[in-house]
Amino acid sequence: MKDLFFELQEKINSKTKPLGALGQLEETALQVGSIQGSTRPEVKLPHLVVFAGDHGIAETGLVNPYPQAVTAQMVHNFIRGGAAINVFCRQHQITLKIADAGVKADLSELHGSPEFIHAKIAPGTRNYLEEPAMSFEETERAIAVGRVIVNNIAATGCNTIAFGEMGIGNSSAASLLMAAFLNLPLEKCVGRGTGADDIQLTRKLQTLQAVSDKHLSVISLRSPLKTLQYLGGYEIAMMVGAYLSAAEHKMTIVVDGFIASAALLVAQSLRPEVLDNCIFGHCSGELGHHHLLHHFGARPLLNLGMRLGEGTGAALAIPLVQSAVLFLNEMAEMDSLKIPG
Ligand SMILES: Cc1cc2ncn([C@H]3O[C@H](COP(=O)(O)O)[C@@H](O)[C@H]3O)c2cc1C
Ligand SMILES: O=C(O)c1cccnc1
Repeated sequence: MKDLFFELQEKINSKTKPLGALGQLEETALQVGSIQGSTRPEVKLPHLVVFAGDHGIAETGLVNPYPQAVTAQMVHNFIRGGAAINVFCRQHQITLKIADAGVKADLSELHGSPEFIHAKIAPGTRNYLEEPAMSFEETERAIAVGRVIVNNIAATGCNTIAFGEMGIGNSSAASLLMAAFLNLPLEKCVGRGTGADDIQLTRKLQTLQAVSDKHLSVISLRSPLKTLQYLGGYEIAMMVGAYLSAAEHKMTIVVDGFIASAALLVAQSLRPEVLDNCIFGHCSGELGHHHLLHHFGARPLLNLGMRLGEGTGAALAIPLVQSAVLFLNEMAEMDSLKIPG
């Protein structure tokens, strides 16, 4: 029996085009075929889940240019359909779900909305300048809930998924996780987030250095779950569970920007094979993302200087994944051409 990878490569090479001429779309077709174990892969019912959660540190204003209240305001905006991620999901017919993983506001008026998933672990994390962001039990529960959310989506027949996030202050959690998991100095991991100016960036870096120093004993334990518990957030932990479940369901996972990639670092350290299912949607403009992509050995599909989060970079890349699958299934083969001579 021929090896699937070889069969896929042969099928790609037999198409009516010069060898390799569809560039990265060819690698994408090869990867999606391998994930689905098929030479006729399909993109079925693509979904995007935005996980929202608040961060205790954001109440101090030391690391975030925008106030914490924006997280809840944006969740309302997602449900009204007015955010960037709504626009792109509508454009590309991606089903959008918004999960309240830990927003510090009463969102009960949204509970009836079909897009809304009530999954609140707690109203915001603790300030990790003072204590661990989450309890260990909360961390494990958030991961478990993330798994259930994706299990339910898999049951609809979806085989292609992306994860976004909303949480004022979460670029800080992502930077801390990156520094801890990759054993890097914070200067290489801390960027401007929503647009910190030079003074705000210096203060953000100093603040996060203090957090990192405080929790050094846990960080040096090199326990992925403990590190996540101390430095992460509810939306990040839920995304970790979502990645793990999506890979188990043999879904194609389209990875978003800096924060989504930091969550993937945690998932990777728990289950390295998750990476086989990941297609990297874009390179974010956030400092550190380039380095993270390099760590994953990833070549992102897009590089538009976007630095928004919400899953927007992944949403824009999903049509490219669809194009990869369609050329594989629909293009004619070379031997169908009547070449004279
Ligand atoms: C209006 C608005 C909409 C957003 N959508 C995503 N983010 C993004 O910015 C936040 C991370 O940046 P930081 O760590 O600097 O707070 C996250 O919520 C992220 O999704 C937004 C931020 C704002 C202000
Ligand atoms: O790349 C991201 O995910 C990102 C960058 C800046 C702010 N929020 C998200």
